[in-house]
Amino acid sequence: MYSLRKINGGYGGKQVIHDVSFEVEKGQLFGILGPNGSGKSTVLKMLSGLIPVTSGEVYLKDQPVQNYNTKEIAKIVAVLPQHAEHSFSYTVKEIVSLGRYAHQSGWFQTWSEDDEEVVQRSMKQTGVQHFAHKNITELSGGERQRVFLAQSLAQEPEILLLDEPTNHLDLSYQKELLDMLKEWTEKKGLTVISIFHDLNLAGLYCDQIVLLNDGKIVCNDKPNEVLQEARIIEVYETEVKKHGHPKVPAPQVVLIPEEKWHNEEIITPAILMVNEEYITLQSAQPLRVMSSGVVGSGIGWYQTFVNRHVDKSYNCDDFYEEMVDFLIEKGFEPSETVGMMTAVYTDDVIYEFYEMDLFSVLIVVTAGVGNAVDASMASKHREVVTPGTINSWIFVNGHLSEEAFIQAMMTATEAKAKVLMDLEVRDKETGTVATGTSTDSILVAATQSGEKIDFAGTVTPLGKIIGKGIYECTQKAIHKSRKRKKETDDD
Ligand SMILES: Nc1ncnc2c1ncn2[C@@H]1O[C@H](COP(=O)(O)OP(=O)(O)OP(=O)(O)O)[C@@H](O)[C@H]1O
Repeated sequence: MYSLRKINGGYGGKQVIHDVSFEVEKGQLFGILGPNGSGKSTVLKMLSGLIPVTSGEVYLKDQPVQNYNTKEIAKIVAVLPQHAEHSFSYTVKEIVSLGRYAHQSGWFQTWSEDDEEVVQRSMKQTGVQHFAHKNITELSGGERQRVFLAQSLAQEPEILLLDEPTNHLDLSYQKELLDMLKEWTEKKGLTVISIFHDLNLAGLYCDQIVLLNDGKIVCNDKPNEVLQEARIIEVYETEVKKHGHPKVPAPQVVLIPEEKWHNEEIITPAILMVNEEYITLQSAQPLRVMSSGVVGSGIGWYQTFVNRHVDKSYNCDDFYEEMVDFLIEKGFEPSETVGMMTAVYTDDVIYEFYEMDLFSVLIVVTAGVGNAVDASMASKHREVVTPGTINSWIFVNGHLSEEAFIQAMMTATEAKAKVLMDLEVRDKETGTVATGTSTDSILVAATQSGEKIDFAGTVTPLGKIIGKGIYECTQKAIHKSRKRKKETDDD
């Protein structure tokens, strides 16, 4: 659709764009990114022929852009500038109707049914039809932005050039607009070339991104490649962290504030509280957590950790909702809490604190093995979910990498399985040695202060402590709950 071949140019004698080349295919949503003043708007103006290039070529549909006159370009390309002009007092419909200019012919231009239909449709698509007869000056920034987008659509272009189209738009309109553009590129073959300041929106929606810096191309690739952490840090000269979007396979970039996370708190057994209903630990500051809790599962920041005792017969269809209600009733904030359940009596909790030079670890375990399962034989089991569970909490006073979180879970799981093996806990259904129970839960929480701990595999200092700690605590916890069971059975 568009081809830029080694273009150079700028304003007056000042060269702003240096040897920029890229190709945009039909149906692409193509992003242009770069810091302020990197030349994004200038490239966009060169694409529409608004400013000439001093050398190089801009090809539009296989023809040099200068071969087209303004009206011919307007039939193919619609431009939505960053600050759309609205100095005249027009109604919304009049402004949108101006988009039909390129489609009218002859000295006596007539307004056709087709023009009316396109204008109505464009207003509808952008949600401005309700204020069609209002004056543009009476609208908010976001509403005006949508009116000018409607004007661009009324042009029925093959290519849309957008300079920060989500500027002024609230979250839902940002999503709506970009969903709409994406759909048009995919279903109608519209080509969209858009400047973005928001790297995450570009990461979510673009098929291809060109990243500019000082008027030159730094990278022209798929979003995941362009938004590499090191590249963004270098080009934008600011600290960021790249991570995957939680729902869709798109890269996301978050800013790291200058005042970084600083947590002086040390998690020790002193803040662990046990009553008949639950075991809880409340930290003064949020901890970075990876967990499989009923509430607060996944990766996040949490301050409260609850292991709640429920009766063996506990069976609730919506255990998440039920658990949330329980937390609220007990005065805990569900959005800040990781919540687990166990049929084990809270008194039978075992915890141990391990202090090392660079870090310390608090391990808290409750272990009931009534539902013990040999994972390798799990397919032979019926699906029954009852709360007879080994719940393992690992609090690390240290700064863990993402790898270390995952390895901590692996190390803990291996150590737990070894306890069951050594104690010869059997899977009742298969008679083989169990490796866990059917509803085990785990959490690893870290203060994220102090020196970074990159790994927590079994050969690392942290892995060694987790392996030892989980083994010791789980073993004692099983002994304790078995002893109680024996006593109650004897009674
Ligand atoms: N009309 C102009 N006359 C002279 N210089 C200009 C003009 N417009 C832009 N420039 C200069 O050209 C360079 C690139 O500007 P451009 O507007 O293309 O950057 P941008 O990447 O779009 O920036 P922003 O993110 O701030 O919108 C800047 O140094 C700017 O000062």
